[in-house]
Amino acid sequence: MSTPIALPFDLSAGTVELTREICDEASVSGAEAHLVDRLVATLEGFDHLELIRHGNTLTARTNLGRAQRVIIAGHVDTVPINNNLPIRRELVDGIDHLIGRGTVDMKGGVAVQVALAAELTDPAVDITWMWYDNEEVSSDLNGLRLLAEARPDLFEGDFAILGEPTRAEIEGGCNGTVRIEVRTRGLRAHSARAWVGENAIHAAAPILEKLAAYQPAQIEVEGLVYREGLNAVGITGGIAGNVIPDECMVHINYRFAPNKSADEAIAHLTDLFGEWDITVVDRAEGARPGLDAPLAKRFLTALGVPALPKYGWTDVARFSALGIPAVNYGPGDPLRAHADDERVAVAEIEDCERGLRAWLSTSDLD
Ligand SMILES: N[C@@H](CCC[C@H](NC(=O)CCC(=O)O)C(=O)O)C(=O)O
Repeated sequence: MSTPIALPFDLSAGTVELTREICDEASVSGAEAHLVDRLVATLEGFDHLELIRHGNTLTARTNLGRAQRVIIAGHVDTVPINNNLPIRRELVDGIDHLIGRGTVDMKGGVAVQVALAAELTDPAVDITWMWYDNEEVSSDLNGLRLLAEARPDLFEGDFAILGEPTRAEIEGGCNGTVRIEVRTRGLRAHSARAWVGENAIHAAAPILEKLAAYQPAQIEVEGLVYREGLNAVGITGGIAGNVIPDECMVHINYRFAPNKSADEAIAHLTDLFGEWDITVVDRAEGARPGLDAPLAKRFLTALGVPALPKYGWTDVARFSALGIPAVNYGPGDPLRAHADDERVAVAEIEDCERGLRAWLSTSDLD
């Protein structure tokens, strides 16, 4: 089978149309290659950008010898499509929106970044733009993580901005995330003679009861209040319609505030579910807001927007761990991320484009 030709995106139609085009190029986690091919085709003619591709992660950087360097990053993958492509542009409650997969998380942010990467030939700081794959899945696949391991030199920077959805406000830090599988065991038997078996699915009832009764904490860290969450995100079990099941697995996701480490989060899960068999399947540290870092302060002041906590996990945590202060700033309401009707207000795309353009061009950064 021949590889489809990678056509460049049309930068002349403006960032809103660019968002639509990037969303319509489906790129569910693990299937981002063609979109990244198209990003390369879009930006390869721009002499002010050095392009470096590592797998399906693309870096485009200026090398102008500026005193400071800002890293601006966004992931290009989405959660699975559910009859929500192609994108529609419609008024919702009288407000102009793009509706469909990726509009919020986070191709609106990527479109703003790609448009500005092409446009800003003479920014006040050097800029390293990064677009990466596999953010929505297990952290060992995360493209930014793989790039940081292979090319740590590309992560030299004084400040980082992640284009994750924030309604064009700023969200500081992020909650951490741990996923565990909790297993109950039983004994297989014929379901007509259940009394000689042990039903592992019934044995999972106390796990579900604990989850349903759990009261997640709200924890203040450096002035921002992070809401935690503990939820079943999957359950499996069952052999056949006439067999008592001997195993049931409840897949649990714990979102924990950035005052704790992933080890402390796992210890909390062990306190709750330690009587069963637990396997940790994914872990990612959170990040404290760090909004008192000099460039973070200047960014907040320049934009004049509120600072809120980020409840999802984002790669600000990776930048923070590398000692680079980082914030989330992008179009789209995070409450709509991953929803089937995810939708971004066109005005938020335009606000982020204006906000970033102005800040990256300001003499305040010289
Ligand atoms: N390895 C993690 C990756 C999950 C990343 C994902 N991030 C977002 O949805 C950010 C959007 C937002 O909250 O603004 C997440 O938090 O699920 C994992 O698999 O859990």
